[in-house]
Amino acid sequence: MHSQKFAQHPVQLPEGVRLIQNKHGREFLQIDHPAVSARIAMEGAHITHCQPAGQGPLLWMSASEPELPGKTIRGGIPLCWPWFSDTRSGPAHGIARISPWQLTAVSSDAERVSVRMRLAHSLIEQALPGEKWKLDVEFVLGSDLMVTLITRNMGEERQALSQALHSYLPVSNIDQVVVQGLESCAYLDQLTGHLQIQQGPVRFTAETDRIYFNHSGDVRLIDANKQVISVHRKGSDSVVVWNPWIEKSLRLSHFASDDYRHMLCIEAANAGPDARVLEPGETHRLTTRITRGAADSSVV
Ligand SMILES: O=P(O)(O)OC[C@H]1O[C@@H](O)[C@H](O)[C@@H](O)[C@@H]1O
Repeated sequence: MHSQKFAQHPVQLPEGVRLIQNKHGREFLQIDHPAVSARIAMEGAHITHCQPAGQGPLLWMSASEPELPGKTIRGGIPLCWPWFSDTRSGPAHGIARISPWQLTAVSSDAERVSVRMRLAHSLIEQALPGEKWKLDVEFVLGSDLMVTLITRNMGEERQALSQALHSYLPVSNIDQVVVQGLESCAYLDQLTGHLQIQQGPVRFTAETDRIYFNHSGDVRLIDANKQVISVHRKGSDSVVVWNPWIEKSLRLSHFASDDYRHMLCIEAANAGPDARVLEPGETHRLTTRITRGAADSSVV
């Protein structure tokens, strides 16, 4: 990878932050700050790596990161917008993750780096004729990771919005993972289409694809290595929990046959019954904050 000037991102970059390009021309914002190292792909405003100083990585990333521009990235946090999954015709999970974004501001202090990016409204209108949106994303990276997707309805009609911050979290072994915080919560099982109620903590023994709804509390992933990753959300009354398990893994791009063992998606969302309708002029902010800590030994 090498640094270079990028005319389309006319922002001042603080020390420790640089734009780089791989040999195929794919652009990334590379952050090497005393508090955190991270990388964000300009296509998709897709964070692929975030490791606070002295901690393990907060995100899982496929070892076979696609090098060519235009290929979706498996891992990190794909931005699903303005629809989740295949709830509208067009690309799965919407247009944001496959569109080129612009940097609009980057700043840092001793403890964190903040990055703001925008998806140009002309690109949105071209992809979604008749729709008028303003879309920004903000990353705050330090001892934890906070991502906020900010959507404004710029049109004169109400516009439907469903979305997710599709966070791939690393786990040492999916067989031994426990997810807490969703006990007694209702969910839509996307594999069967049925509504269910969560009994106890979530454990994984098969493909899992669920939208938990009417829920805004924290969700805790407790790993067998006694590490905890917590997902805190704002502007989100639904959370997607996804692991493709064995058979579906074989059909996924950039996913090795045993990768399902080492990742779990816990996604701050506005999906399923939590899909929104934005009034003209209304702004909606969807936030996830991902933190890492040690488990109290009684919970593992
Ligand atoms: O392979 P993609 O398009 O990145 O999607 C991965 C998964 O994303 C999850 O959020 C969905 O709930 C799953 O249904 C989907 O399979």
